Amino acid sequence: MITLVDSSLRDGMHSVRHQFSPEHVAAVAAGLDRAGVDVIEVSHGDGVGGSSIQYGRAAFSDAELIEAAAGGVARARIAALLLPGIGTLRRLTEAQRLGATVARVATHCTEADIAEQHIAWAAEHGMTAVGFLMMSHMIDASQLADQARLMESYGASVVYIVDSAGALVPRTAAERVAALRDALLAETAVGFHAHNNLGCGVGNALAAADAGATWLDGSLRGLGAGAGNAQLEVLAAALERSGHATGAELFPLMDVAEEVVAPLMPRPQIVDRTALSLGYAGVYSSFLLHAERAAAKFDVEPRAVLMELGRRRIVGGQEDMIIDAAAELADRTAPAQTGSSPGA
Ligand SMILES: C[C@H](O)CC(=O)C(=O)O
Ligand SMILES: [Mn+2]
Repeated sequence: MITLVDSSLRDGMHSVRHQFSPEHVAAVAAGLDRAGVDVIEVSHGDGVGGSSIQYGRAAFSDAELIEAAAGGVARARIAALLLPGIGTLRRLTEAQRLGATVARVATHCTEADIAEQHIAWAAEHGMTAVGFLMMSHMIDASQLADQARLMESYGASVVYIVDSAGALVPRTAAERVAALRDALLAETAVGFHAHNNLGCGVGNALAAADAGATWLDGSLRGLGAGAGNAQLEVLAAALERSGHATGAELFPLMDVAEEVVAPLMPRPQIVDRTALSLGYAGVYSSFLLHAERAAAKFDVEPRAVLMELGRRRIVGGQEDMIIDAAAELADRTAPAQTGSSPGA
């Protein structure tokens, strides 16, 4: 049985510049709950405590949003994302008090060790503790398995491969899931979080399920960073057709996608040339809007900025380097200065 996790109200926050209101959250969460989705993730796009100049200011606090989601559901579990260093244990305690029962603790894929305190706290305090290994395309399957084992040793009962850049394809996604499945205890679940930048979001999630992942993320209408996540209602239908039960009801899921989420989307969630460049260059999906802004400011191509970020292997938390890369590209393409003024 697959545990379906909806990220529209967290990853989708990147696409709406963290502007969802408690009313939006309550309406989407109620629709997901009616459709039988197991877990609903809610917070700023960069997790609890993410609202800042660096990551984008949210219109409402994580507390208001989590409370609204918890108030809107009868059976779904509410999840909060936390990136150690951005969010703190105080934020996680608050999320739990307001109704979150699943803690998703996210680190860069080589830095599982910074999640020890947060995963252990969540497990000790009765939450489902989930480890979330971001930018998982950057290391190979056996290195990922080592990092996943660390998260398991801290108390995670689920460990995710997170394709933050949407840079994986079905084969490389499945290889990584299989490596975790082999390395972890049988009672530890493996999860997969897709982005659609190479057009492989749903395909990668299906390949992950076939390789043994039992926690799968998606977003209604795909609403998420970059070209978005695996489109949840499509994923639910495709999983069912490929023999993986989810417990979700397809028509109510389609209805909340079409009637509640679609009208809230600022632009269609498509693989345009900038989003495709994210996947191709292996760049963090949430850099999309930052890179577009920096490119406009320095009058350079967003694609060139993304390729430069990929070359520099910039990761989450280094958002200021996006501006640096755009400024440097502008310098490189500016006409050479002679150093003397005309007529001097
Ligand atoms: C903080 C990131 O947006 C987490 C995530 O969804 C990803 O890495 O992908
Ligand atoms: Mn994501």
